[in-house]
Amino acid sequence: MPSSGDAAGRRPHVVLIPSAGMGHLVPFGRLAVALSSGHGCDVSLVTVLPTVSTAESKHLDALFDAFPAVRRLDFELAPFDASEFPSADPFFLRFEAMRRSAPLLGPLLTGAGASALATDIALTSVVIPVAKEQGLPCHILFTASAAMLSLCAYFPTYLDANAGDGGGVGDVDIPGVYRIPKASIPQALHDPNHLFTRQFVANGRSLTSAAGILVNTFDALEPEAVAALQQGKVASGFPPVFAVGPLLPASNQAKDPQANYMEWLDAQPARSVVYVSFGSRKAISGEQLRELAAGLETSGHRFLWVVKSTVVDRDDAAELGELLGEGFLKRVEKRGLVTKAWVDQEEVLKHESVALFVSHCGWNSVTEAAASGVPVLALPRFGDQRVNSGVVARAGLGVWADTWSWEGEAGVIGAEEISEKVKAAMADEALRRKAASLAKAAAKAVAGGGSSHRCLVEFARLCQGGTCRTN
Ligand SMILES: O=c1ccn([C@@H]2O[C@H](COP(=O)(O)OP(=O)(O)O[C@H]3O[C@H](CO)[C@@H](O)[C@H](O)[C@H]3O)[C@@H](O)[C@H]2O)c(=O)[nH]1
Repeated sequence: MPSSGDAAGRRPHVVLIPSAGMGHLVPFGRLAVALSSGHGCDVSLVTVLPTVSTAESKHLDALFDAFPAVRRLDFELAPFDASEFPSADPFFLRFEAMRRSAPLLGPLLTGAGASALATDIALTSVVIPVAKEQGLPCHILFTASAAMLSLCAYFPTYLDANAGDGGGVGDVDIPGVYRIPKASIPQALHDPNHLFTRQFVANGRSLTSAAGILVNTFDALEPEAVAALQQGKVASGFPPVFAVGPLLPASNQAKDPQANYMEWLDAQPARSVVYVSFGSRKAISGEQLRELAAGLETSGHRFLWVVKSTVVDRDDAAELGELLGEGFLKRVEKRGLVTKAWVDQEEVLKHESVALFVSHCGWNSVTEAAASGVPVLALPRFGDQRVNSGVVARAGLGVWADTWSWEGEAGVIGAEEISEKVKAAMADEALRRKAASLAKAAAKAVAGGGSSHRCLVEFARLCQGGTCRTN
């Protein structure tokens, strides 16, 4: 039941504060749409200016156009001298700019009349102190898997318990969840002094300061992790956890008018195409790119391959043909389309010609594959992606060739292995049926009365100042 306002009849005003990067912005936009339609909340989505990439600004413009109920709340960052950090990446610089601009956030929230906040785990150290000052409850939308959330919640305890044994990080057996093998733990976490590790541990500790945690997953995809988190088995003093996924595509992707991939898909037979994409960021090396090209070619299957050869707006100049190896594009032109366009991945995954998704297992891609019932061949590259690949394999959504050679995040998987795995997955009827059954479970979870829908109702109730009945 949607909340109908507080004692004075006022609707809660939830302000969402995403961090940078499409992998983070997309689920925040989807949460904004879900909460503002049918849950009795007013919702503002903070647009941090300047955006990190044109993909982000196009995405936001399309979202606010399509969903006028979602209010745009511009947050202009205070200028700062980025040359202090000559080798930092744009995401680090964005975080630093947010940190320095934090004093401006309070007045923005007061002016907007916020009654609750939800932010990204990466911004908790910036946003939670401001929320405290303002007397506002601060929630987290965790944009990765529940398995990763449980790792994040448990990791500080794990490190404390294993400190001093000198053996480094091994398998991590998360209470109530399952054992995450050493090789799946993000590479940086194996180094206790790595900046990422220090942030990850600080983020893990900050989780208990949140009023509630939303996670973009659903019971049937991650039954163990969702239950363990909701029952407080992973870490003590944990706030309520709302599994609200899969946060649905909002048909709000900015379309690239030049791109012809949908016409191309329309011309392919049903369930014949391998869709290959590694998210919104540069995720694979030139060498891996060429192995993948050769593997796709020898698999003999049709394919649509979205190549992101850019990080944010910087084009790395090399032409596709040059990147992929001599003559490749000519040889495969009758059965393969390679594009550098920003595709509408939802639309692609829903297309009847698509039979398999070769994915890096960024968490949004996993949830989109689950919602569309498209089996995944996992080719994780960095960060949380091996943990997510484990979820994919465990849930039966796809296969993860975890026996593939693993030389760390820079390791390269050879063409022959890729070709064999693609052929096997394309021929696997049982895999296809299992993926289709997960899509049904996803649809049930988000429909009225489903587990994810109920979590969203409970979250809206909490924002209303009510008590939470979920956990
Ligand atoms: O041409 C494109 C490329 C991407 N997308 C969309 O962009 C999002 C990409 O997100 P994701 O699949 O999660 O990949 P990344 O961009 O790599 O995501 C980052 O953020 C995720 C969520 O925290 C993490 O799981 C990943 O490891 C991290 O790299 C998805 O919604 C895609 O549908 C498009 O629509 N068109």
